[in-house]
Amino acid sequence: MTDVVSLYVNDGLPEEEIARQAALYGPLAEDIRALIPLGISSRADDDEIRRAREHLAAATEILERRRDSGPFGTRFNDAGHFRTWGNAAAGLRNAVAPPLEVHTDPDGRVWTDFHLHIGYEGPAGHTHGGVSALVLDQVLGDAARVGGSPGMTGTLTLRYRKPTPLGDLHAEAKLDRIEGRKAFVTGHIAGPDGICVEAEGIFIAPQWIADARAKFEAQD
Ligand SMILES: CCCCCCCC(=O)SCCNC(=O)CCNC(=O)[C@H](O)C(C)(C)COP(=O)(O)OP(=O)(O)OC[C@H]1O[C@@H](n2cnc3c(N)ncnc32)[C@H](O)[C@@H]1OP(=O)(O)O
Repeated sequence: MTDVVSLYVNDGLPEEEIARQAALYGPLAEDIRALIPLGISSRADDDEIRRAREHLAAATEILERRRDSGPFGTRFNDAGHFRTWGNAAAGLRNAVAPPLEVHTDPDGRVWTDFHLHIGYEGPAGHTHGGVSALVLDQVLGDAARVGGSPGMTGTLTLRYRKPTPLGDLHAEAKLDRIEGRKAFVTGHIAGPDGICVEAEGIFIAPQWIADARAKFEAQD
């Protein structure tokens, strides 16, 4: 089993270097993301597809030359700037992520306006139910963290009230209460015609989070 704690790494990067890497690798992820809908919708002919694949193979060859092994994990610096750039929902370097940019209001509500392209399709023309779960898992988890009780998803309960369109969507969540190591959070996804999916989540802080926190605070 992957050692979760070992994937929390203080790599000590200065803020300028983090900004440089974000400006370098973020646009790469955007380019790769833009290819996904094209893989579904392009009507290029045989020769064009062959040429496009040659270019993609050349890019792959360049990108493979120097690479990290394994997942990105959670990296941070002495200033407490955390990066989860491989995250499937919000990772700056992850082309699979929509990506979600999650904001926090002073009252603890977290929200994101995001866009799902045609690569997130489930029922014809609509969002895949698992993708809605991905989005809500992230947003509810962020609400638990912002509320002071970060944790792993223990239970995520969804009610799909009506089909979720693709395109521009909104999600939000708020911490309801904390009971011991458990944070209870509610939220939803809304489209142009209102709420499509409602969610309730229980996020549980495992012992390794408490240990990692103590280790991080001891480094201050
Ligand atoms: C740090 C931020 C990470 C961000 C992640 C983003 C969101 C994610 O995608 S997380 C990935 C999906 N989730 C997972 O993989 C979690 C897998 N499960 C686990 O790791 C563990 O079962 C975990 C951490 C949830 C609970 O384990 P553990 O701490 O040993 O729980 P345990 O001591 O048995 O129980 C603690 C309390 O939680 C309750 N509980 C345990 N499991 C669950 C559950 N699945 N649902 C609801 N309640 C639960 C128990 O009843 C107990 O309650 P009480 O204190 O009232 O008696």
